[in-house]
Amino acid sequence: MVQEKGSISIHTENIFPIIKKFLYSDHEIFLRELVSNAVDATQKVKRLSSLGQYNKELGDLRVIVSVDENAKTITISDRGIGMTAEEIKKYINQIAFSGATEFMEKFKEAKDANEIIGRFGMGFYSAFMVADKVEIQTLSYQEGAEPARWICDGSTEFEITDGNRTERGTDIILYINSENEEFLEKHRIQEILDKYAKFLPVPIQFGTRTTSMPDGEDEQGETKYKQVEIDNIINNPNPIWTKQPSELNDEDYLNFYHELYPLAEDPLFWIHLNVDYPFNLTGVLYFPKLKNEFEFQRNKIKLFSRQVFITDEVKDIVPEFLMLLHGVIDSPDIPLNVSRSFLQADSNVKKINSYITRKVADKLGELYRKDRKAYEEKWSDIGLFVKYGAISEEKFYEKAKDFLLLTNTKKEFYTLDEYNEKVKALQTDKEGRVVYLYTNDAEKQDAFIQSALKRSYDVLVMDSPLDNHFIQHLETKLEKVSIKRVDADVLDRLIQKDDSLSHVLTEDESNKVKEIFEKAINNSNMSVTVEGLSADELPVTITMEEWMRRMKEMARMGGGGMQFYGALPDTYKVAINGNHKLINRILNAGNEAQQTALAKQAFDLALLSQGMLKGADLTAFVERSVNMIGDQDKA
Ligand SMILES: Nc1ncnc2c1ncn2[C@@H]1O[C@H](COP(=O)(O)OP(=O)(O)OP(=O)(O)O)[C@@H](O)[C@H]1O
Repeated sequence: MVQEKGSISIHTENIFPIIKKFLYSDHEIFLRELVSNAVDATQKVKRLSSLGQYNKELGDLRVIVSVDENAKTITISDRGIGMTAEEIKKYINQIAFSGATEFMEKFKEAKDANEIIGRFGMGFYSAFMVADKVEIQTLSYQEGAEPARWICDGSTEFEITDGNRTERGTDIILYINSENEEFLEKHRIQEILDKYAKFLPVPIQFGTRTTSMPDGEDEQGETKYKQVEIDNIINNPNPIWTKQPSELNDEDYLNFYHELYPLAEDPLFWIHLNVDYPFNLTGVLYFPKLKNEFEFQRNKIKLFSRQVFITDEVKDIVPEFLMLLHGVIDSPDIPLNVSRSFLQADSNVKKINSYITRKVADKLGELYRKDRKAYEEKWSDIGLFVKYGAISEEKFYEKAKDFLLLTNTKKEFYTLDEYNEKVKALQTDKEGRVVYLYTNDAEKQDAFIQSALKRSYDVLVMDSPLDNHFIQHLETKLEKVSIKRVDADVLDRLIQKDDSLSHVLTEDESNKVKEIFEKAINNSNMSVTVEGLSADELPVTITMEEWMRRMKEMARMGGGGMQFYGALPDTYKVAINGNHKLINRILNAGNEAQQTALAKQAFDLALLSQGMLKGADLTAFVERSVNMIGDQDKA
């Protein structure tokens, strides 16, 4: 008997075609919404029971999702609080659509279903994205409640009649329409449940699955197995982030990590987040082994809201540099269905942001203080992360500067303060600036490194893709410090202690040397100078000026506004050591041809030591060297 017919109270003709048409991209979230509602209803009855307001047996509280391929229905059943006919009218007919007018205005701007559905409190109605007809069979937990049935065919007309449910709870039955039959396939439903329901707090069952169980022993005494059908429970209702850190051990954290990322290597360490004031946030963030592939590791943090998976795009919720971390965060206080700019301005999101940053910095600081040796061993993995954080987040740098490590060619580790202390006596220039020398390629720059070490200077290793930016950042932060690549100039200029570097040549001789080399090199991008370097420095040194090189490197990495520098040709400085005895020999060589040949040879040697001598030039050099040795034999 039809008890009541009515019209869903919205002012608009028909909202469902709009839901179907505009929200097609995210159809699958109907299941997230309906299963979440079922879980909410279940949690509510549990709460009422624990408060003594419901005294009957709770029974088996699992939520059951089932598919009937013949009837073309999907049913979501729960044993939650259920609804009376009155409540259906209130919650389904009116409340859920209270935002409908606004919805009609806004749907045009919305980019995806997520944005609309949550914002307008229409989780239930997302069912109409995939179903032509939706039926509710429900029995309220309340004493003396009658079962009720609601049915709606996707128009604004609905019907409420007596229902047939005999147990407390609700069935939502979706009559799937022809365009959405993919959702009648079991693997598709399994996939959606795996995505959104994996950690819901109430067991979710979807059919059964086969598994093998031990079944006695065979004649050889080996364990036998048999195939059995067991309930297919989708979720782990008590994931570790819902527990207290004191209840958990390392293995629990590692197991959970592998549950999330089955193929990943063990993480380095993790942080358990747990706050309830001024916002509610729980979660576990893991530090993965990063190496240099950090670009590929993003989007590994999963965002949940009360254990319902929402998204793995947390870009606007966690600080950029923390995107390298893995794990989960769960917060009901993050507004989920708003635009990016709104999200970034949201005060909870800002607080969450700085909370996570602080926790991460504290954890790193603690690891550093507790066991510096172990921290140093992990530096190759965490260093990248710490540097990235230091560059991108001022607050993080403020904390990180105490545990940010620099490493040198001898593989020693220093904090910023320690390093300054270590080098300042020898490496302060005449302006009073402490010059830090670094290499980004110890093999290639070995000749320069060795000359620096010979003078008891220290050389840092800065060879990660991020180091260019990190160096710039350090220079702005550290007072009276310059950071220069060890091959950016001759040492006496990199750390210039006197005004003039004098050499033994007369002005005429010096000009002559310059002329010989210019002719031998014959390349307008190489500018030759004669310098007074110490006699044991190399006779010829080729360098690219620090600043220009950095600009070019940044242009290569795609730095904004740097393209101009990228387009310039590579220009080098060729420093001839006026105090080296080879230069004297060149000056005194018999004729011009010999002078040029010797100069060319010295220049090629310099190119060679920097890995710049290649192809035909290299072949010619080898040939010339062989001939020269032969000539010496003759002599
Ligand atoms: N399975 C259910 N059992 C009991 N009540 C339900 C069930 N599903 C929906 N309801 C009731 O209908 C209301 C409307 O549901 P709907 O999903 O549209 O919105 P919501 O859950 O309140 O908000 P949102 O989905 O946007 O978070 C719910 O608040 C709840 O009172």
